[in-house]
Amino acid sequence: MRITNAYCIVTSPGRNFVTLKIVTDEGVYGIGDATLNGRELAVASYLNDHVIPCLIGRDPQRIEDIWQYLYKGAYWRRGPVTMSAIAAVDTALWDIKAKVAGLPLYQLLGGKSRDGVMVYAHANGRDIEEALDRVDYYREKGFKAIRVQTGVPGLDKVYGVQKGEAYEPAIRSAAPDETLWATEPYLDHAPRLFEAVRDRFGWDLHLLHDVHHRLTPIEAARLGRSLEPFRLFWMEDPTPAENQEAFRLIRQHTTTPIAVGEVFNSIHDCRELIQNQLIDYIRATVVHAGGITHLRRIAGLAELYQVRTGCHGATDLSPVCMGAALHFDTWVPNFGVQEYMIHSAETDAVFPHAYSYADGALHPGEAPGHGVDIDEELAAKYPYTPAYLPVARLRDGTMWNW
Ligand SMILES: O=C(O)[C@@H](O)[C@@H](O)[C@H](O)[C@H](O)CO
Ligand SMILES: [Mg+2]
Repeated sequence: MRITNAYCIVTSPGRNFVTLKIVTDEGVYGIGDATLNGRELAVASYLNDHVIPCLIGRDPQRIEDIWQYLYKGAYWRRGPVTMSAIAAVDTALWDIKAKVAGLPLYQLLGGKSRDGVMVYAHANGRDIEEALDRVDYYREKGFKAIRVQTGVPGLDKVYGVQKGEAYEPAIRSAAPDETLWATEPYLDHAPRLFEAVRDRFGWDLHLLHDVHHRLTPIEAARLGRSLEPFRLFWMEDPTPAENQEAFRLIRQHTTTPIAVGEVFNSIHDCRELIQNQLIDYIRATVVHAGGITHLRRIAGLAELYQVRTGCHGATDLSPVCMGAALHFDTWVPNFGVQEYMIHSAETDAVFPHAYSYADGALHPGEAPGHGVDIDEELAAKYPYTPAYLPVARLRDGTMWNW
């Protein structure tokens, strides 16, 4: 079996996505997600200019060898652009292998470890009342786990809050939107939010919260402690994680479980966090962490330390990534939860998929491969449009973490 053709499809059905398609001499093809929010064309160029020419003629069944070839062969290791490109190739190759076998991908990974993949929804509101309404909305839809975010008094726009059905932080424009951040009102407000959620909905729901890297370690420690009475499932990205040791400080002060990893792209980004048991959930996912092949390695390390998975699943991770992630989630022994930010109808139409939602869980479906396809004709109707995540500054103008 040989790879005869490979190409990137860049499309924008509501938001930008990059998809790699690998075609073989036997007519079987596979697809992989290569979307890196706000830096989409960098990955497309990395694939088109540097990876695809090296793939033509190779045996697509040699997934591990191709992974090692792209990782070691670039000489320049790791990094989001490289690892997203490798992930796209890896995902497409697993798709091909499973299609050749005539099996859903989870069967090749080791079969089902569970009947469904518990997912969490993202409920948000400009204030506590609005957020409570959204929690109720997702509860009615059967979600067992809900992440709750609100506006912060005195701040105009903050991460995670937007009017309307789906949350979509990337804004179509030539440069990022500028927003304002202040830590003190947030630290006061967050416990009030969770007190209100528990008062209204009781203790049956798993509640999550995304700090989105906006606190220093000691501030995160204070937040974790103030949220303890409301028994969160997790506090996400409490502080930037380039310095893994920083999490020790948070850990020393609070029993609120900690989740991190949506911006990680390799096992080395979380090795100390896992080995020192500084976190409870690792949130790396297929597209940004080197594909199924590398994510399996991260999960294997995490399993040794009782750290569970919680794959990132925002709207910028395409349905192709979601499909692959659901096969991984169905198999992985140390599964925790899967994020599920619902894609727009336009996105779903471009990416027909076998996965489905029922009663708080997603199911990958039984289609051979990862079960997600791309309608190229429809995709061509949505040309790429530059879009960026916002940036944040403190009140005095200092650049902060969004
Ligand atoms: O947990 C999450 O879903 C977030 O942190 C994302 O919305 C994140 O901001 C985006 O995926 C960035 O591309
Ligand atoms: Mg997050």
